[in-house]
Amino acid sequence: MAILLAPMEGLLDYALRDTLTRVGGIDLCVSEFIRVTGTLLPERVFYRVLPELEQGGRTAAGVPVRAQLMGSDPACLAENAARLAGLGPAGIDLNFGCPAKVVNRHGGGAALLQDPELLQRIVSAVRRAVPAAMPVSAKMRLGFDDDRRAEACAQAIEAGGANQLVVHARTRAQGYRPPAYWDRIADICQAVRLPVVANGEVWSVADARRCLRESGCADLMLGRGMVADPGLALAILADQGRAGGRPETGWDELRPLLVLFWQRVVERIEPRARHGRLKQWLNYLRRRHPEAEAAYQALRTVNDTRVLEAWLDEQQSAQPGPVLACA
Ligand SMILES: Cc1cc2nc3c(=O)[nH]c(=O)nc-3n(C[C@H](O)[C@H](O)[C@H](O)COP(=O)(O)O)c2cc1C
Repeated sequence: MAILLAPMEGLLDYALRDTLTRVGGIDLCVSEFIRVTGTLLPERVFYRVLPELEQGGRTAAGVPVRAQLMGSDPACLAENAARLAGLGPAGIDLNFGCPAKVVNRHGGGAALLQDPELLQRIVSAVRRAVPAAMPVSAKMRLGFDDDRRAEACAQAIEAGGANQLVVHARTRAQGYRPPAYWDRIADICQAVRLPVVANGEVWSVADARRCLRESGCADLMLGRGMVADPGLALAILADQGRAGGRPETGWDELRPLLVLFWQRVVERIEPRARHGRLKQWLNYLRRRHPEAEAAYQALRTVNDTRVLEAWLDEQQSAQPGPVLACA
């Protein structure tokens, strides 16, 4: 069984990939999308989204990172994929699922699911543009307004020569509203031969069990569930008999992770955006950890880096005590 870490633009960036992959259980990451709109992007854009390109296309923990491109023009995507491939990512992934209106209006992301023929042309152009040994994968939703073309889209992606397909088990119209329709992934698996990875709404070991059973997939991609509980991948592997047992990640384990995350943020992210990055992660952690809830509320009201740093110092010294006492 393989577990992939989902691409999450504006949330699961270099800093969080570095942090979460150190915990373990993740086999492969996919980067945030890189938008391709009619120009050949300079290399610095690729390095900005994937600083891992400077370290052999892997996170510090050694987990490979695939680069995701999003666009709708086959020739332009192919040209960018060729340049990107030269920098050594662990493959090229194509985004066929973004629900953002501005992206869809320009024919990108999930809008492409209305045109399986174009999907095939995109995958095939990108496949031809990158070395044969480099995997080309795709990530799709079940459809745009409805899921009637889900199988046709998957077949088009396969015909284009993709090596792997991740399916987020909802249409664009269904947004992020639960449930996810894992049984529709099983239908897709029946229609294609390429490896299919199930994605969507896996927050716990019990969800993972059901998702694997209903989708019939061997592999999972985890997004928000892993951000909310960095130990989730290891817990799923343990439940599937692939690793030793493991309780849910406790706050004591999260403290050093938060400190490490902040170090990565400071290294890579401009000062005015740093505060927001930590707040976003805490927004997911607070679902399970009252300590994160207290910190999140304090950071929401006090937009002051000194407060943030004092809180992180407190976490680093790991003395049990009031969270954000200085706020
Ligand atoms: C904030 C956010 C950003 C996302 N950015 C991307 C992206 O850049 N590329 C992509 O293919 N999917 C993106 N997604 C979709 C996720 O990769 C994933 O398919 C979705 O969250 C469902 O999985 P989950 O329930 O495990 O989170 C994003 C989702 C969220 C919530």
